[in-house]
Formats: sequence, structure tokens, C-alpha cells
Amino acid sequence: MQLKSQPGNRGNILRKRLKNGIPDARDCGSHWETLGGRTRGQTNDSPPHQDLKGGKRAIDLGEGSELIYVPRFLPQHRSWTLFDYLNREIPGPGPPSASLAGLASRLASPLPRDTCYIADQGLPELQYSGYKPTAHSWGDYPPLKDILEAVLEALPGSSFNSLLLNRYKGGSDYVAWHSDDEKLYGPAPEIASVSLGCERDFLLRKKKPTRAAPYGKHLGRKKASQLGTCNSELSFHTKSMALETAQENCLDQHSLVLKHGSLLAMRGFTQRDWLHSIPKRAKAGSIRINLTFRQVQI
Ligand SMILES: O=C(O)CCC(=O)C(=O)O
Ligand SMILES: [Fe+2]
Repeated sequence: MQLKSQPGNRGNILRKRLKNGIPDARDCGSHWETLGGRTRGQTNDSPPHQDLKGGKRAIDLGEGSELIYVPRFLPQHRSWTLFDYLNREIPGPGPPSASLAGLASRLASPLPRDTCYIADQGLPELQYSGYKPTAHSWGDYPPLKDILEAVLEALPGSSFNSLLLNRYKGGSDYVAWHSDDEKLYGPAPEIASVSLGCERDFLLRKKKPTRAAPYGKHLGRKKASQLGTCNSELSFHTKSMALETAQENCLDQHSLVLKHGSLLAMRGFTQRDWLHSIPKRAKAGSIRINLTFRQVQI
């Protein structure tokens, strides 16, 4: 199954619609909007998908990369209970209006969102975006162990021994283009991501093969940002680079709205061949908590 090709005038449309140099996800590539378990606004160039049992959808990105999306993974009530628990219990400054101590902690954080790392004991240390999070134990947050079990039940055959939690306090918190291709996850890691609270756009775009790295050996998160081809979390992306990068990547870009209580798994070569991001969204006014389950290789 292959993606259909994109119309040739996308670059011009994109140029017109660029606001402040930042492209809108909906101007480029395909956009899937799932509402109540049904796909709305699916374009001809959406990647092929297959509806599986239990409301699961398998989305084929081609060349061995695949997504599994379960819009109603957790019942609404359970999702809100978990959201409230995590929003209260996880460390970090919390909502922007919180305390002075919170503000200080926010200023000290190198990332444009709050994060919390939970892992089995004895795993190799995680380091990403120049940041080395301290690992908490599952026992510190017992409801997360229950969610891990539910994820494993929804994704038979998968295994996860760690969790990176992200709290987006509003529309200006984001995660920049990256792939979770750190060596400690192995060559074809599966990442399972549970979303709670405010809906946000999840963007995917195919990595470009480079002369230095022939097809199949692409730039990872660190190298891409060093070379300026990818938006680093800690540095600015100039307008011209944003325009150039958006046009070049228009051919293979998709977006998905991640619903409250949904589960998204990235599988196969998705981390090797694709980048993903949660861009800033002025209209995303409330908090979103995201749990990404990962398997650190031992
Ligand atoms: O918040 C999300 O949905 C994605 C987070 C992510 O990509 C990450 O933590 O690596
Ligand atoms: Fe990621």
C-alpha cells in the first residue's frame, strides 16, 4: 500500500498562508481528524488505513512505518480522573498562574513543557535534547502502572519499561520536530502515547535522505538540529528555514488530532524515517498531559 502523490501547487498555497513564517499543518500533506471514532475530512492523499477490532485503526505510512490509533482507548471518566491525579501529583510548575516557586522552576526548565520520567529500576540513563531526567519509580505514581497494563492489553506483543510524561500547560507549550531514535531504544522502537485533556495536533513528516546519510540512515534528533534542518527544542528556527523546510517536506506530511483518552502507537521504522511534533497552537487554551511508553533495551 502506497501514499498517493500530492498536487504540485502546494508550495504556492503554503507560501500565501504562512503566518509569521510558521506553516499551518493543515496547509500541507494530509490531515486526519477523528471524531467519535470516525474519520472526518480525510483527503485522497491520506495514508491507507485499516479498521481493526476494538475501534483500533492501523495507518500505513509506507516502507515499514505504521501507526495504530485508538480514539477511545480510555473511558472519558477514567481519563479525567487520571488527568486530575497527574496534574496534581507530577512535579513541575503546573499552570502558569501557580506559585512563585513554580515560576522559578519553569524558568529553570530547558524544555518548553513540563516533563516527568518513570522507569524500571536499573535501566541505562536517558538523555535527550541535552537533558538528563531523574527516573522516578512506578511505585511513586501507582495509577500509571494500571495504565501501562491497559496499554499492553491494547497492544498485544508490545513491551514497555519506561514512561516519559509531558504536560503542555497551554498552546505555547510544544514539542519540536524530532524522532525518538535514541540508541537506548534500539533500531525500531515502538512508542505508545496516551493523551489526556486538551486536544492537540500531532504532526508527522518524512525525514529527508541526505548525501551524508544515504536512505535508511537518517538524521536523528541531535544531528538534525545541529545541521539546522530540523527545529531544535532549544534554539530558534528562522523564517526562511521554516519556509524552505515546510516546502521541502510538503510531500510527506500528515497530521492527526489527538483526542482526550486516545492511544497512538508509532511502530516499525517510524522513528528512523519520520519526525513528529506537537506544534504551538494559540487556540489550545488548556492543559494536555501526554504519556509516552517506551522500551529501553537492556
Ligand atoms: O505529546 C505528544 O503527543 C508527543 C510527545 C513526544 O513526542 C515525546 O515525548 O517524545
Ligand atoms: Fe516523541
